[in-house]
Amino acid sequence: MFQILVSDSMSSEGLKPLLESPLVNVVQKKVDEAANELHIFDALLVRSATKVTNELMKKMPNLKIIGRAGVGVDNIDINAATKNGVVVINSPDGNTISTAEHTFAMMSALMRYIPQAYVTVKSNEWNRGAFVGTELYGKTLGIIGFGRIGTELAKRAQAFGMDVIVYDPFLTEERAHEIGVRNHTLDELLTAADIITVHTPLTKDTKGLLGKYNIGKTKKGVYLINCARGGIIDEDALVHYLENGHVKGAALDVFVVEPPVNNKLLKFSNLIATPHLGASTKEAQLNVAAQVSEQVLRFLEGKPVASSINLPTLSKEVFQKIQPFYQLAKKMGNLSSQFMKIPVKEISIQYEGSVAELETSFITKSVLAGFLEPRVDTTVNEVNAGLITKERGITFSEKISSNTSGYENCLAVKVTGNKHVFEIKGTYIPNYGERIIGINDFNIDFYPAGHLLYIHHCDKPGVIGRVGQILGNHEVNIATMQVGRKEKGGEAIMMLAVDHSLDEKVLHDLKACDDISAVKTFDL
Ligand SMILES: NC(=O)C1=CN([C@@H]2O[C@H](COP(=O)(O)OP(=O)(O)OC[C@H]3O[C@@H](n4cnc5c(N)ncnc54)[C@H](O)[C@@H]3O)[C@@H](O)[C@H]2O)C=CC1
Ligand SMILES: O=C(O)CCC(=O)C(=O)O
Repeated sequence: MFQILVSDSMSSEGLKPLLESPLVNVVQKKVDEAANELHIFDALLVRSATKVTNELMKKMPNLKIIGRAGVGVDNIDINAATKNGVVVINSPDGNTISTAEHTFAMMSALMRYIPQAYVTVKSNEWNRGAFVGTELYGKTLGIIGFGRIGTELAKRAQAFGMDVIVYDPFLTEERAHEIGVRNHTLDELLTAADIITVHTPLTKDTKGLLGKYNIGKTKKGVYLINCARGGIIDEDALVHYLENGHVKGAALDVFVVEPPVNNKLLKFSNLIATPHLGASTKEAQLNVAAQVSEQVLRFLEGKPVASSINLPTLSKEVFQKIQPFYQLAKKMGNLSSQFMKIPVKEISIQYEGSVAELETSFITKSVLAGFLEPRVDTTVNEVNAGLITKERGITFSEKISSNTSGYENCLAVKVTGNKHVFEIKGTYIPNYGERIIGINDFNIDFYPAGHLLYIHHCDKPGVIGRVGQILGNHEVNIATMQVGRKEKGGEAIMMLAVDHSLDEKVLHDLKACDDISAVKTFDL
C-alpha cells in the first residue's frame, strides 16, 4: 500500500479519490509533526505553506511524487526533485477563476473604498463624504500578462463596460482578437490605462516590471493591482508613488515576503491588501485538490500523468541515447525564445542524419520546453510542453530531412512570428559537445552555455576591435568569440561568451557603435 502525506490544509472533498482508494493510505499531518515517519511516504501533497527543500526530500527516500495543489511551484525545489528522481505535478487551471474573481473584487473594493468604509461603519462613524469612489464603467483596464487568469479577468471587465488593453509579448494577434482585446506595447499600456493589474509569473523579466521608471510613465491617479506574485510591482517604487500621490490607490494580494514584516506599504490607507487569498475559495481548493489527487493516484498506478512539470516519461535506455540532443534542443528552444521576444505563430523542427533515427517527438518537446521556459510560470518539460504550446496558440511540427549539411547530425529550429522568422541550427559531436552551427543565414560555431552576447554588424575592419574596447572599458572579460559572415564586407554576426551578465550600460554603448545594427544578450 502506498503512503501519502498531505501536509497543508486541503479540501477533503477534493482528496476523495485518494481517501477512497484501497491502494493508498493517507496521513494528514504537517511535515514537522510527521518528522519520525517521513521515510515511509511515497507521495507528498502540498499547497504553498510547506517548503519542499532538498533537505526534506533527503529525509524521504521513498518519495516518488510531489503534488502541488495550485499553480506556482516556487515553494518546491524542482531541480532537487528532478535530481532525486521525484516527479512534481501541479494543478495549473484549478484556481484560475477564483484568482480572476479575487482580482476583480480587489479592483471594485479599491475604487469604492469598501475596506476603509467598512472599518469606519464598524466604529460607529457615518462619513459618506470621505468615500466618493470611481466607476469601473468606461475606464481603461491594463492587464499585464494575458494567460489563464488575465483572460478570465478581461471577460469580467468587458462585462462591466471597461475598455481592456493588454501587454503580453508572447500573445498572438489571433488569440487577442478571439477574446476581443488589443495587445499593446508596455509603454502604450502604461500611458493609457486608468487601472493596471499584473498577471505574469515572477521571472527575471517581470521582477520589478512596475518599478520607479515604468510607474513614472503611468497616468497621474492610476490604480495598481497585484494578485500574481510579490515583487512584480516593486514595493519601494510603490511606496514612493503612493507617498507623492501619483498612484491613487493600490491593491495587493501578494508580497515579496509573506506574511509581510515591517512593510512600509501597509501604512497607506489607500493601499488595500489580502493575505494571498486569490485561490482561497471552496471551489478552487476542491478543483486543485481533486486534480492533484487524481494525478497522484494515476502515477502510483503506473499510468501517465498530464501535469508533470519535471520528469520525462521515457525508459532509461532510450533516454540515455537521446540525452545529448535533448539538452541541445532545450538550449536551441531557449535561444530562439530569447531572440524572438515577440508573439510567435509557429515552430518547426527539422532532423537530419543520425538524430533523425531517434525518438524525435521527445526532442521536439524539449525544443518547445526550452522555448516556453522564459514565457510561462510553471516549469515546462517534455510531458507538458506540447499542450502548453498549443494553449498559447502556437502550432508546431517536425520533419525528417534528407538534406546533408556536412554534419553527422543536425537539428534545425525555425520560429515564425507575424513579421519575423528566426532560424537556428545545432549539432552534437560525441566527446566534443553541443555546438550551434547556424543562426539565420549565417554559419557560426559556438558552445551554447553561460552568458552570451550576440552582435549583428557590418563586416568592416575595426568593428571587432571596438567591441573589445567597449567590453574592456566596462571590465567585461571575453571568454570566447566567434564571427560569421555571408560575404566579405557584407552583414556579419558575432557571438561572444562573457564572464557575467551584461547590464544596460554596456548594451547601450555597443548599440551606439557605428556599423552595429543589433545587440542581444542571452543567459543559458
Ligand atoms: N494570488 C494567488 O493566490 C494566485 C496567484 N497566481 C499567480 O498568477 C500568475 C499568473 O497565473 P496564470 O494566468 O495561471 O499563468 P499563465 O502562465 O497562464 O499566464 C502568465 C502570462 O504571463 C505572460 N508573460 C510572461 N512573461 C511576461 C512578461 N515579461 N511581460 C508580460 N507578460 C508576460 C505569459 O505570456 C502568459 O500569458 C502566476 O504568477 C501565478 O502563480 C496563480 C494562482 C493563484
Ligand atoms: O492558496 C494557495 O495555495 C496559493 C495559490 C497560488 O498562489 C498559486 O496557485 O500559484
